[in-house]
Amino acid sequence: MLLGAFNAHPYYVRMSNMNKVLLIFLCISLFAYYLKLDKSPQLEPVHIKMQKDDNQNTNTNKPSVRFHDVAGLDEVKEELAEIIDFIKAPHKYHKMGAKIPKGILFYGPPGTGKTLLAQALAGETDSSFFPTSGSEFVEKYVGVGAKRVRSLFEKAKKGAPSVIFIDEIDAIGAKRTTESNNEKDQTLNQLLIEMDGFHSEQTIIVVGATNRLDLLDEALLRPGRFDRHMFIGNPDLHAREEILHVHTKNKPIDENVNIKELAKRTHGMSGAHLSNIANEAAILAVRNNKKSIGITEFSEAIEKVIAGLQRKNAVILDKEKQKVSYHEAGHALMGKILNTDLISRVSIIPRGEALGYVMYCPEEDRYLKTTAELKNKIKVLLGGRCAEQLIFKEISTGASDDLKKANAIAYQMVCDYGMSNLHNRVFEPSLVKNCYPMIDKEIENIIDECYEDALQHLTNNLDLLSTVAHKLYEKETLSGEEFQMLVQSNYSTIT
Ligand SMILES: Nc1ncnc2c1ncn2[C@@H]1O[C@H](COP(=O)(O)OP(=O)(O)OP(=O)(O)O)[C@@H](O)[C@H]1O
Ligand SMILES: [Zn+2]
Repeated sequence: MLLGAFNAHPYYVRMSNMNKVLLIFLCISLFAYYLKLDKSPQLEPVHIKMQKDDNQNTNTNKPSVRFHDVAGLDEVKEELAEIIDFIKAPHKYHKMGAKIPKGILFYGPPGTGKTLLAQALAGETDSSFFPTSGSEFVEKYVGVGAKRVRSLFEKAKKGAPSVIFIDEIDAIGAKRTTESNNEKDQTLNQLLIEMDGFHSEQTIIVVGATNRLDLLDEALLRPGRFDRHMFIGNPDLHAREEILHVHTKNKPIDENVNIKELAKRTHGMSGAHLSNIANEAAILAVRNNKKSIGITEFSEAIEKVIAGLQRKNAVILDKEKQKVSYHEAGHALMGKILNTDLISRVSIIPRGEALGYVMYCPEEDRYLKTTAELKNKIKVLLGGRCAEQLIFKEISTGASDDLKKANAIAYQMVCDYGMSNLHNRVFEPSLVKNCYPMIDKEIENIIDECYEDALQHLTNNLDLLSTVAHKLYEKETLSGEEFQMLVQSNYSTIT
């Protein structure tokens, strides 16, 4: 066409060959300049990367993993059952005008089965599974991450019903700061736009996973986005047994191998550690020219993992396990004796920084508390240390967080609520410094009084304390009901 135009115009006809060459060169340069404007050199890698991404995600799979492959985590599976029903029969909910949840957040320590659960969610609902990681979206070039998010959602819409899994979601969803990172902010914004954008008729569930829920931006956690949060913790004794069963199912195991015993010896380990132990033991059996995996191989594999954990200071020694059992039993029993909040779970499975925990049923909203109620709260908090002192005749660092909380309540009683011997006086922060010795004395009085009282209660119920602690040591987790039953059967002795 270009040549045709040349021939038709008399001016061009009269051009010398040299000029023609120059003109063609000029046209090529202009065309190249136009291309450069369209795609700035900075964005060139985007094109290449996106193509790579497209290829990566074309083999969208429908996982064969099912819930029975995920051992333990019964409460989480129960919660997910509702979501499964949403995905399988969305019309039922649409008819009622109910919206299908869009985002679920799994949080907890590494290797506890978050990815596996997301796969099982897709498997159970015959959904397409799009696994990705937050770090895959983090790029130097502005706009790249956002473009990838867009493309991911487009594919998920095409393959719906879909489960998108974003591991390490904190890599893009961490709290935004004043020193904003343009690329990260744009990526997060795009994710929020996509989540707000798809209708509930398009069944797409986005599952995010993180080890640190506290790092995430509030915007991500708002209703309609990642509004369902599920804690995926390390397995307790029973769950460890189940996980070991799952991972030894297809392996030839010696008859004398007792899985329950192995579960007892792997306190504090994650599902990933247990799967690793089963695999290591199998490899050792091959190396030892055995026909089946014996206790020697399992023991060696456990030692290996423990050695690794010891290096990271993450292994809990048996003596510590005993102490934590008494400590948590102390809290729980004080709660029961003083009839404070209802206990829903007592556990010696480490969670975050804590080596054990007592969980209470959600309190009803109450805005007024009496002096006695606040003191009871302090006594429950001090119950852990009291139990340690009573049984082991020494105290440990395990009560640090309890002490902080107990002191904070006592401080408020003195400075904010006028609940001390200083009567109805309150102390503004600016006054606290001047009156500190006086305030400190009052805090000391409250804490000492509560400590003595808690110690007395636990001394009076020493047998019950031991019963609860032993049960906790043995089972590692007691449900609220189990705890109540245990106390009930010894209730006549409670004082
Ligand atoms: N509850 C479980 N039941 C069976 N196997 C489990 C369980 N938890 C973990 N595993 C095993 O550990 C492996 C790693 O688990 P997974 O990748 O799901 O952990 P994760 O919580 O996603 O970890 P990370 O936070 O490090 O991404 C799984 O492939 C599985 O073999
Ligand atoms: Zn405690």
